[in-house]
Amino acid sequence: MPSPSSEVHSIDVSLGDRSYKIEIGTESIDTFSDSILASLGDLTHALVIADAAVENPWAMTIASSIAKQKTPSGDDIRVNLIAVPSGETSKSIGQLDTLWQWMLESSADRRSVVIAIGGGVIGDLAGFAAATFTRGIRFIQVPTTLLAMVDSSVGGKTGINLPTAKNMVGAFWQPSLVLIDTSVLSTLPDRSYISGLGEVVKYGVIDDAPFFEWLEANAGKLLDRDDNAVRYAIAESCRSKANVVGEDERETSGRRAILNYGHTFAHAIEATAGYGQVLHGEAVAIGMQMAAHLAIELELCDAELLKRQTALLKACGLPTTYAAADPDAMLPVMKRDKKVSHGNLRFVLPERIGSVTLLGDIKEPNVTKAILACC
Ligand SMILES: NC(=O)c1ccc[n+]([C@@H]2O[C@H](COP(=O)([O-])OP(=O)(O)OC[C@H]3O[C@@H](n4cnc5c(N)ncnc54)[C@H](O)[C@@H]3O)[C@@H](O)[C@H]2O)c1
Ligand SMILES: O=C(O)C(=O)C[C@@H](O)[C@H](O)[C@H](O)COP(=O)(O)O
Ligand SMILES: [Zn+2]
Repeated sequence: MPSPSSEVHSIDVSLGDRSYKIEIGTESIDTFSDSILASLGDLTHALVIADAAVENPWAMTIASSIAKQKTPSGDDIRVNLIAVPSGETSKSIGQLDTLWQWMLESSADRRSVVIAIGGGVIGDLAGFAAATFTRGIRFIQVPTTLLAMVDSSVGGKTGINLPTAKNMVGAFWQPSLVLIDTSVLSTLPDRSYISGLGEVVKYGVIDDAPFFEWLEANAGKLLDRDDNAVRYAIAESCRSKANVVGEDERETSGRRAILNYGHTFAHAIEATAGYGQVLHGEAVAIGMQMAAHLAIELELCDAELLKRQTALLKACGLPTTYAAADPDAMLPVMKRDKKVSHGNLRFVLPERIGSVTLLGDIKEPNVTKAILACC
């Protein structure tokens, strides 16, 4: 079984001319401006879009060190910074409009570069602002939550929510670079940190049985935020996601859909509870439980998988049930899932630890039964 080490990890996301690197280190934030300049040799204008909770110190540290750098021709680099209110409700058309107006007022042009500093909310929102401003400018992801480090900063899904449909409007727009410093997690509240572990467990179930076993053995270290274990979990998750995205960038072949394990249920939970009430990673944990119940009902997998998944989620401090689950409220939302094909609900379901499959033609009573099994 692999063991974690304190090395700095660098992972390639191979997408032809849209390829980029994920750099994972610790106490590396002071070197971020050097990495940005090295990666984008022609940086002249940085548009820093930060979650209000990380404006000071993380975003200001990065913004001021970029401002001290020079362009190749010796000119100052312009830096503008905006703080976005924290929370899922900021993935909205209102916040997007605020960003577009601010970019205009900052005299942004096609050479400007967005630097998204925050969790998945900021990455998705700022990434979509970058994808759309003047029909697309470059952007860099600086994830500051565990969830964003292991998942949302990689792969180029950007977008906003509609009131009853998560991530319904957006674009595939790859970042030019992902810079991860695990020391910024020191200020992240426990509930958000644990939510990120939901997506980490997901990688073990969908793609990587040895990683699942490593998680079973090391959940305690992850809960204690042991830095070597955290960096190893981030690197394994990013490797897994980079491979899947490299094979199916725009979710056309079905391969990328495996990253959606638990999400058909999860997105319905988030939307029906009211955005931000159940955190994304919590909803994913519950959604994976519902998906495992559905798979057992359809005789795709055995009960042992559910037992191991339940034990690992609990060991990570995640919920495995949702008392307020209401199939009548959730089903209409699930019918707007992006995997729906001509009205046919499709689910990513587990076959065994390390392997899932995308299955259609599933009957509503089976879905209802799986939801009620987790109440
Ligand atoms: N694009 C993708 O591929 C993808 C993948 C997974 C999830 N997502 C999206 O990501 C979002 C969830 O992301 P999230 O869990 O990062 O939530 P988030 O962005 O809301 O951040 C969680 C909370 O932590 C605070 N915060 C962030 N960094 C901090 C830090 N270092 N110190 C102190 N506080 C900090 C934020 O203010 C917020 O209150 C959802 O909208 C989900 O749909 C997208
Ligand atoms: O990157 C992907 O592909 C994923 O599905 C990762 C998910 O964890 C993430 O929550 C994603 O935003 C969901 O995508 P959606 O297409 O169902 O909105
Ligand atoms: Zn997710």
